[in-house]
Amino acid sequence: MSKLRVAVLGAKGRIGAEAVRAVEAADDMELVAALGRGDRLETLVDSGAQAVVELTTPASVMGNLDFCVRHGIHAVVGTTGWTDERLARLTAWLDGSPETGVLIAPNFSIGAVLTMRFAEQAARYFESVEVVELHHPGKADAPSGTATRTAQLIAAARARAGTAPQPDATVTALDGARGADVDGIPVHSVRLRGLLAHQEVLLGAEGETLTIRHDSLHHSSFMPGILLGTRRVVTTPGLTFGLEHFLDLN
Ligand SMILES: NC(=O)c1ccc[n+]([C@@H]2O[C@H](COP(=O)([O-])OP(=O)(O)OC[C@H]3O[C@@H](n4cnc5c(N)ncnc54)[C@H](O)[C@@H]3O)[C@@H](O)[C@H]2O)c1
Ligand SMILES: O=C(O)C1=N[C@H](C(=O)O)CCC1
Repeated sequence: MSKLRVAVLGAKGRIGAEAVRAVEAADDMELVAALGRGDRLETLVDSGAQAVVELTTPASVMGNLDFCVRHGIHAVVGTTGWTDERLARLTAWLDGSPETGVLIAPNFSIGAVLTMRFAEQAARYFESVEVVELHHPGKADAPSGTATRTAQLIAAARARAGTAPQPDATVTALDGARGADVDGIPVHSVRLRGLLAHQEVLLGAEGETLTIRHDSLHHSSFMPGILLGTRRVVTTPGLTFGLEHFLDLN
């Protein structure tokens, strides 16, 4: 059986370097390119890459995906910074290349995907819900892509269930004291030396609270999801948002 020809973009970064090792170690994959900032994207074509693992920066990801989709190279994307406008642009590019697949995964770790799912399930049963994400101080952005997605899923679940707005009588004396507002869900971002990637979803009702916490302790936690996404994206044309679509979760 021929091996899947895979390239990594952002290969010298924190997660990219780990992804290079994971692809090299996968029996069914061949690492054909490992590109960093300033390297020529044409190398992807020259090396015959079938799929790219995109782990760069919010400033670089759109240019990289434009190139990949135009050349019919499938992509698995962990890079953050996704807005409705960016997703619409990517969808339009994919419409022009209907056999190409792109997976965007706000988080590749199974525990984080399950955190999102559990939070979505619990959201309608509790009056209050807030998200706290905690990351290493080198992280590019806030709130994290995972926290943004978690809050969006919670808000959508509450809207579907007709849940009342959260109780909150607080008058803030300082901007930001109550976190960022993502679709009505407060999201708080901590940046702390020693951490990697962590999230708590705090839910509260009369007389009880529920805390759903996930900790990524090493970048290896993201690798099974990256490899699964890479295997699946090559046979899944169009845009897939969230690794849960490639997991048998129900
Ligand atoms: N989805 C997930 O599970 C997951 C997990 C970890 C990190 N991330 C995200 O991945 C991204 C990278 O995170 P990181 O901690 O590795 O950051 P990092 O800064 O350590 O690495 C990014 C790398 O990309 C390189 N780069 C920038 N522009 C490039 C380009 N045009 N072509 C090739 N390389 C380019 C940089 O030089 C750097 O080496 C962030 O958006 C982060 O939030 C996602
Ligand atoms: O370390 C990072 O940066 C991470 N980014 C993703 C996010 O923003 O949610 C996933 C977790 C790690």
